[in-house]
Amino acid sequence: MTKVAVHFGAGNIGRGFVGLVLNEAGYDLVFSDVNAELVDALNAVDTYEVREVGAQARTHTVRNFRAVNSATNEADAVAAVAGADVVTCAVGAGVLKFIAPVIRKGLEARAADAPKLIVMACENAINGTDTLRDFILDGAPELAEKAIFANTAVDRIIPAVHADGVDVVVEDFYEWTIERGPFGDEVPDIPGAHFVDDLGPYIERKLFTVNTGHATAAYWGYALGEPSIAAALGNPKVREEVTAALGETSELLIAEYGFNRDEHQAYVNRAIERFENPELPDTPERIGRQPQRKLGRHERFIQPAHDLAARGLEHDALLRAVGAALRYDNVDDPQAVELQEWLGELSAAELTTRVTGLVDGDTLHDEVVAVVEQVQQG
Ligand SMILES: NC(=O)c1ccc[n+]([C@@H]2O[C@H](COP(=O)([O-])OP(=O)(O)OC[C@H]3O[C@@H](n4cnc5c(N)ncnc54)[C@H](O)[C@@H]3O)[C@@H](O)[C@H]2O)c1
Ligand SMILES: O=P(O)(O)OC[C@@H](O)[C@@H](O)[C@H](O)[C@H](O)CO
Repeated sequence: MTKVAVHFGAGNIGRGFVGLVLNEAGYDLVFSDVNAELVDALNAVDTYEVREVGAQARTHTVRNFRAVNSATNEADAVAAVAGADVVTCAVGAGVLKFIAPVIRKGLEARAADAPKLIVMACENAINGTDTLRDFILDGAPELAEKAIFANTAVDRIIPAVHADGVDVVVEDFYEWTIERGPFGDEVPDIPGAHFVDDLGPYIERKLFTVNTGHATAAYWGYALGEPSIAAALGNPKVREEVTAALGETSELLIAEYGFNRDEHQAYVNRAIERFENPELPDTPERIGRQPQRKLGRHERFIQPAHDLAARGLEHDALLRAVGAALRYDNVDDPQAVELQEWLGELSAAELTTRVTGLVDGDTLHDEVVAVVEQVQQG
């Protein structure tokens, strides 16, 4: 019998990574999205292409998919979830609460004797599936028996390219890491993913290297007028800041997880090479998107800076990157606009708590307040 995966969020990662990997593993796909234009565009074609760029580039064709608009046709999305083998999502961590009710209704409608539904969030967030699970099971804990919830880490740089309709341009690298524990003896057959006993080191290494370095390049690159992430890495000041920030997170990751220093440095170098890929049309605006989220407590700057401070280790470059993020005044980004308003209205301590969740007395609180004060003074 054909296996079916319902994927929420038919954006860059949905089409160019998770959907592709599941399709190549033999799954028929149902993309669930709220963007009517995108849903119609997907339903208007039989195939779409994922075009890799880079030294090992190949072009993949995705087949056997349809799309459903869960905003206007929720019943269709619910029915798809009820009958699916796997549900994945890549909608943005802040959107998990909005897709949860659809998945909850799908689980309610699912036959009692059906195999458990595998649910995996594929967001840039620590334990994103646990967050999604808590929203799904809120008020309906008995549904836990109908599902397996597994956390994952996803890594593939996919810029936003809409010019070619539903085709996607992606880097040739990808890594999808899934925790094994929730599956017991039998993990799903997804050749493009790998299963690990402990996801912690993988997700933190990824977020605090790829995403910390990326965001550092974006905010410094934006401040210095660089038009692309690749160009930003060519700017000596940006490169110095990225290298320094990743030097700091490296010390934390090595201390926390015992990574081999040379192997970890190779991972860092590889991340920087990926940012530099001149064929990836990626911008400081995409990488810097939603600065309030990126300045969150468990996100790419504050979490490692906090943990380094707690260990008495250096974290100055991360604090400078926090300053660059606070100065990100892109009028096209609603979170950046609001942040600029708050900088004018709130005290440094109020802004620090509202954005980072750090409160007076917390490690790092006073240092972030000092950075905010500096930014407010111009
Ligand atoms: N692009 C990358 O390089 C990359 C790499 C790794 C991880 N990620 C993560 O993957 C997630 C998605 O990123 P992206 O770049 O694909 O973003 P994107 O904006 O291209 O795609 C997100 C999609 O989710 C849809 N969506 C929004 N609300 C929805 C809802 N309620 N129901 C269903 N769909 C909804 C949007 O319409 C959009 O099509 C984010 O968490 C991001 O951090 C992105
Ligand atoms: O998706 P965000 O906004 O959390 O971060 C922007 C980029 O750093 C991110 O999308 C990377 O391209 C991706 O995480 C690489 O795997």
